[in-house]
Amino acid sequence: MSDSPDRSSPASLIDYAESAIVEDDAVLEARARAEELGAGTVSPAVGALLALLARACDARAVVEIGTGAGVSGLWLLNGMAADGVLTTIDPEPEHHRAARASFAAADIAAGRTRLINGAPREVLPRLADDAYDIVFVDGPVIDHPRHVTEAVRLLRAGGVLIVHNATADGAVGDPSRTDTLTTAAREAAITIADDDRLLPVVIPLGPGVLAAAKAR
Ligand SMILES: C[S@@+](CC[C@H](N)C(=O)[O-])C[C@H]1O[C@@H](n2cnc3c(N)ncnc32)[C@H](O)[C@@H]1O
Repeated sequence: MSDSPDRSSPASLIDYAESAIVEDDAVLEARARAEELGAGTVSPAVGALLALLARACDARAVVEIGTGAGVSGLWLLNGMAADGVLTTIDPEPEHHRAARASFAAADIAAGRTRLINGAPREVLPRLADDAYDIVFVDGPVIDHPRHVTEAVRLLRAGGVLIVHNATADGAVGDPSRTDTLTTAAREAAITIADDDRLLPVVIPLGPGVLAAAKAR
């Protein structure tokens, strides 16, 4: 038997995918702010995926649910068109203060970010239908079903829905798991799978990402 590590194992591939991403100083500083606040963040590879999808869509209008300290926002802005605007929603004023500092430290022009402080269940219904290139869902998993339904409404034809923390660590596919969070993650996944306009894929990065493109 060989002593060499199995480089084709899923864990090795994911470790490699994460370690292959080099984050700039502004993102690293935003991570430090998030840690200080105890706010979650996307992993480096999930951040790079956000930037890639934003660039592929030439995204000009993006909605983010769950700003945190701005780590995912910086990655999204990095991939968006130079005049693109990120609308990002969070109920915690302290998180928005940190995100504002993160965006300023990265020299993001003030007009490129719209931070809306409030509960997404109150803010999302005020946003326009069919108007956004990307909606990134990164609030509490328990709210994923409601946020996914709103996100599909907000997306333009050809737009992309991205749900972070979408698999309850893989438990969504295990019918014996019926705890509240797994059930919420499953309900969101079923809403996406049952919508004929959506073309979904699960991407095993970070805690599991579910992305879906809306039909043109
Ligand atoms: C995982 S963090 C977001 C991390 C951020 N997207 C990033 O990668 O930098 C989740 C955020 O959701 C916010 N939040 C809390 N309750 C919420 C709710 N009911 N709906 C949406 N967001 C909520 C938290 O304040 C927190 O900032």
